[in-house]
Amino acid sequence: MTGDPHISLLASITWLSDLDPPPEPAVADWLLERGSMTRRFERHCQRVSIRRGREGYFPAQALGEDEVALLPPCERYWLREIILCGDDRPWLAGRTLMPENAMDGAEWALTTLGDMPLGRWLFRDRAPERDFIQLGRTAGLWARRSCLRPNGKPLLLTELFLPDAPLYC
Ligand SMILES: C=C(O[C@@H]1C=C(C(=O)O)C=C[C@H]1O)C(=O)O
Repeated sequence: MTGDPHISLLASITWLSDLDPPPEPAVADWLLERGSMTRRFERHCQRVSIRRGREGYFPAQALGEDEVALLPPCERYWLREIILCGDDRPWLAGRTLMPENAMDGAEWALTTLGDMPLGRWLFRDRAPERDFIQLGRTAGLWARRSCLRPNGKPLLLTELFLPDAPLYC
């Protein structure tokens, strides 16, 4: 399990409102990407890989109130935290939450992804619906979160772009 300190930053993101100044266009182009971030990263490196953090079912009380509020109520949620790397450089901290009661079909595959990037599963057919993209900041870094709907099931994805990410180049 990765001990990357950037994963803990996922809990300290300040989410922006429409009153906050927008990012510059080149950064916004990355943050508002509606396709697979894994595939976009692959255009900037030879190999994308995953360093896995926590994975498992957690009760709502163990998660952020604001993120649980973005999903349908449920006793437990599947949590996956990772570092997505480009040529072994940490580029993104990712956190996925899905209500356990939504994982009754193909979504069960989420629990067996292992070292495969989530995007390979999420974007295996057509791009899943994406309800919104909210931008955020922490420690001078950009973040975003979206509620995606693979097969109509709700999944909350939070992505923090780390200092080496091509977004900042
Ligand atoms: C959702 C995608 O998958 C990426 C991979 C993740 C994972 O393996 O947990 C999490 C965040 C994403 O940046 C994507 O490629 O868009």
